[in-house]
Amino acid sequence: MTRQVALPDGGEKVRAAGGEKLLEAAGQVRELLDAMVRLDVRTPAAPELVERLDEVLELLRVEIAPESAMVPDLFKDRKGDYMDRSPVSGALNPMAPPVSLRMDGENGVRTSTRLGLPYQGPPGRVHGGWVATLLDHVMGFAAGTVDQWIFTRSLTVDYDHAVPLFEELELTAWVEEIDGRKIWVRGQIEAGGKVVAQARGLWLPPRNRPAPQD
Ligand SMILES: CCCCCCCCCC(=O)SCCNC(=O)CCNC(=O)[C@H](O)C(C)(C)COP(=O)(O)OP(=O)(O)OC[C@H]1O[C@@H](n2cnc3c(N)ncnc32)[C@H](O)[C@@H]1OP(=O)(O)O
Repeated sequence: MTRQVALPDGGEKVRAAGGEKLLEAAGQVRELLDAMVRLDVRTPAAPELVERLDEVLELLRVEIAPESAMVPDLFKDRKGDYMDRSPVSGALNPMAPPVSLRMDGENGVRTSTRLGLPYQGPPGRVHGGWVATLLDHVMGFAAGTVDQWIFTRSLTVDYDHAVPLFEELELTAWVEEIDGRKIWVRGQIEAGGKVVAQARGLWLPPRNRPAPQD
């Protein structure tokens, strides 16, 4: 049971839609986030930083959409713009590393990423919540190869070893079992050739979901 799922593409669609400059800006804000957690609290740059950021925010306040306009209907196509703003894979969301994905077999996905200081939990290690977030996200896409309207119902993460900052992380997720509408998925993170975290989870389409659109 496999369906085509639109995978996060690292901004390719945004670029094709004429959003090249906005992507560049998202990259700059991502760099800014990283810079913020690396500044000394008494940095002499702070007053000018505030002044310049004020100007930037003034420019944006007249451009941004109301919050409610950015929330799509639950059961309408959420693929395009919406996913480009995801906190994990959204090329336009500076909070996102971002993570693009590729298929790995019929019901599996894989990606690699590297996380810096904004994601630090224990010293030198990725925050456990972010480890779970990454797994939830990639595992959700694996489940998405089975059904369009799926939600995480359960996610159990084993933190086997430290998930290191500043190193290439390999993420894989695959559907393990389909039992009626229950989609059981497994996922793992490898660093330096070793599995450092693994997870099992249950994804479900809600009972009141509309018929699949594809
Ligand atoms: C293609 C797109 C890819 C997108 C990727 C992005 C990933 C993002 C992932 C997310 O952030 S999802 C957001 C977080 N999740 C939620 O907001 C979901 C909140 N929960 C719900 O909305 C409902 O619980 C849900 C729609 C998932 C299911 O509701 P239901 O009322 O249909 O089912 P219910 O909760 O009663 O459980 C269904 C079955 O699972 C079983 N179950 C639940 N937890 C279990 C567990 N831990 N182990 C074994 N079975 C379990 C439960 O017993 C039951 O079994 P039976 O149907 O046989 O009676």
